[in-house]
Order: sequence, then C-alpha cells, then structure tokens
Amino acid sequence: MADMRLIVVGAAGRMGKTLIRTIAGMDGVTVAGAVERSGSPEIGRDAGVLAGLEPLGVTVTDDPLPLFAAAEGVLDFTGPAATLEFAELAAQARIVHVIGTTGLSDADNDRIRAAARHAVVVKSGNMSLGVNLLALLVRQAARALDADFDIEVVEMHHRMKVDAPSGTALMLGEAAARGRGIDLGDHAVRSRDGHTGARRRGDIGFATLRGGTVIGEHAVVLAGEFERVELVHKAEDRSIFARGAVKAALWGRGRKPGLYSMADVLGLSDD
Ligand SMILES: NC(=O)C1=CN([C@@H]2O[C@H](COP(=O)(O)OP(=O)(O)OC[C@H]3O[C@@H](n4cnc5c(N)ncnc54)[C@H](OP(=O)(O)O)[C@@H]3O)[C@@H](O)[C@H]2O)C=CC1
Ligand SMILES: O=C(O)C1=N[C@H](C(=O)O)C[C@H](O)C1
Repeated sequence: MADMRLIVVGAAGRMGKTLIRTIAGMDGVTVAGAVERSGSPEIGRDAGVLAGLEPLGVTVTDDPLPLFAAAEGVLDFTGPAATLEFAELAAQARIVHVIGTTGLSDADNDRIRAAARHAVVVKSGNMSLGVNLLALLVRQAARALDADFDIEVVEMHHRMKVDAPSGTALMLGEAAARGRGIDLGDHAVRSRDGHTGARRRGDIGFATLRGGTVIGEHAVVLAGEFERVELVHKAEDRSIFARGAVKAALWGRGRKPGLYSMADVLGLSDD
C-alpha cells in the first residue's frame, strides 16, 4: 500500500515540529503538507528545515484547502478555533482528522461530533500509550475503591501551556468518574481558593502546576484512611504523542466515519 499522505497543521508549534520529525522517520507515512496560521514568519519555509531536518520539499503554507483535497489525513495539535476550522475542512474532504488539541469547550465538541458524521475523527487529550493505559487503570481503581477513597488529579506542564486543567487530567477525571458510575460534571472541583469548606464525599479534585519545560506529568491520587494509592505517568519526550497520532491516522485509514478515541485505536476500551 502507498504511504499515507499526512498534513501537519500548526507545523511550527512544539507538537507540529515533533510530528514532522516523527512522520519523516516512519515507514508507511509521508509529510504531504504543512500549515501555519496566516502571518506566521514560517510561511514559505521548508517543513523539514523548520523541524530541524534536511529539506523535505514541502513548503509551509497558510492555505489548507488544496492540501486537504490531496491528502488522506491531518494531524492537528493547534488551538480550539483552528481545530474547528480544520474539522470542517476534513469533513468536506472526507479525510482522517486526528485531534490532539485540548481546551475545547462542550460547544466545540458538539461541532467536532457533527464533523465526525462525514469523516473519521480520532480525538484524545493524550495520544500516548502510557496515559491511555493509565486511564484504564484509573477506571479500574476507582471502581474497586469506593468513595471512602478521595480522588485527586494532579498535573504539571511547561510554562507555555495555555489551558487548565490539561486535557489529560480531564480524561483521567472522566475515567475515574466512569469507574465510580458518576457524572464528572456533577463532581469535578477544578480549583480551590479561600475558605472552601471540607471536601465533599465523592468529589474529584484537580490541581494544576505550571512551570519550566515539563512536557507533561499526571498523578491520580486515591486517598483513603491511613493509606493512599497513586497512579502516575511522566512524559519524557513529545515523540510519544506524535507516534500515537500517526498510529491513529493509519488506524483510521479506510474506516467508516465516526468519532473515535485513542483507546479505540490501542484496543484499550473495556466497555
Ligand atoms: N493530545 C495530546 O497527546 C497532546 C496535546 N497537546 C495539545 O496540542 C495543542 C498544541 O500544543 P503545542 O504544540 O504545545 O502548542 P504550540 O503553541 O507550540 O503550537 C500550536 C501551533 O498551532 C498554530 N496555529 C494556531 N492557529 C492556527 C491556524 N489557524 N492554522 C495553522 N496553525 C495554527 C500556532 O501558531 P501561533 O503560535 O502563531 O498561534 C502554533 O504554531 C495544545 O492544545 C496542547 O494541549 C500537546 C501535546 C500532546
Ligand atoms: O500542552 C501540552 O504540552 C500537553 N497537552 C496535553 C494535555 O493537555 O493533557 C497532553 C500533554 O500532557 C502535553
């Protein structure tokens, strides 16, 4: 089978550059296009050079339309507004849309769900194998330990991260809520400040740390009386997310339209 032709949007970003390097180093996929926002100083540069490689013969552009018409998949780690635009374009072109972007609102997710009626969309707050396994373990732990064990999700990321709690933290909170058979929306405590009162039984708390160059660290703490279980993941390189995204694109090739998760791709769904 011919290589899968993939577009990287947000090509000059931390993940964009990692994706270009990852695709260039993998069999079965090729960089078919690189998109940045209009006005970016990187427009017109070679995508390989942008990512610290030899030239790939792919020029960074701010015009996604012709690229979407000629590619099979798009890898999207940008921001919510851009991701909604790319979701519409991917749906029109019927190409696989892999969404790593976090910080999406409920309304954004509704629009992505609508786009997934026409194209394969794989969306996850974390594309790494380790975090998706962690989510499964969290769900099992939350199910096994009742509400005598208080659940807190703690995350730390680099100083440039713009959304909180992280997409991964919310995904882990969701896994815990599903394990408990409760709705996260009714039990999430996303920040605490001042005289908060005692902790409500069954709540799922989130704590956010930002600083330095931390790629991404997550811990789920289940704190009971006189004992505590901690489930932890530490990302050491962004290539774990990029490899997951490419795997998701290849998995989505030829599949019927729909909204899928990384757990589907990795065969980790335990429904
Ligand atoms: N699911 C996962 O596994 C992971 C998800 N993420 C998520 O991915 C997203 C990006 O992270 P990161 O790479 O660190 O962020 P960056 O800010 O480094 O990269 C985002 C890039 O997208 C560009 N961009 C914004 N709007 C457009 C547009 N309309 N068209 C083309 N490009 C655009 C930005 O340009 P400009 O700077 O000019 O705005 C920037 O270059 C975040 O939401 C993050 O949380 C990150 C890692 C893993
Ligand atoms: O912005 C990041 O960097 C990351 N974002 C994702 C998130 O919000 O969980 C995934 C990863 O932790 C890195």
